[in-house]
Amino acid sequence: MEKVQGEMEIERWERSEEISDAEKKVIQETWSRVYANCEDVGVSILIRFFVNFPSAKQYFSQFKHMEDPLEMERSLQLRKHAQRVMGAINTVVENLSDPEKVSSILALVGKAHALKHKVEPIYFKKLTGVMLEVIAEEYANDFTPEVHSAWTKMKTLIYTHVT
Ligand code: HEM
Repeated sequence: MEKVQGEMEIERWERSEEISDAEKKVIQETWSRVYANCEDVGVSILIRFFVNFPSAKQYFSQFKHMEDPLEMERSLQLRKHAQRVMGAINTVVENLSDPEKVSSILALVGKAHALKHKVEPIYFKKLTGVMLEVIAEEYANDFTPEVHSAWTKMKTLIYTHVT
């Protein structure tokens, strides 16, 4: 059957966002370096996220009133969430060759955040944007344009599946 214009646009978009096998390898290689330092990187990502988007703190009872990044850094609730975010992304990276598993992990995260924590979906886009920014800065030597492009697809994959 003939495809209508809209369907072709969606297909083209999905193809352009597809992560190739070579890109998956690139993501897994950079991630193994990031994850070796997961506590510090996770906390840096979350602190920058809450400093740049203070309204995102509203969901966290123990630090919603904190302004000082040094105080945030000591918050156990923030550190625990950093660990959980990094752990979930690690499971996604480990399973990149299994799209169904990736979808189900991220759908579970999305469901819990929407139903239990009542998080607005836009914050996932902002958080994954900050994640890419922080790891591209901290691992600047590894971030060639190819690595950057693979990670941009990874970022899109995370927030589109979660939301
Ligand atoms: C890729 C992004 C994220 C991942 C992988 C992630 C992962 C997790 C995980 C695994 C948990 C623990 C299980 C649960 O209670 O559901 C959790 C809890 C939570 N998340 Fe996230 N999260 C992400 C983004 C966000 C964002 C953007 C917000 C809000 C701005 C948020 C707010 C919360 C809250 C309020 C909790 C409960 C915290 C607590 O009980 O101390 N998460 N997250």
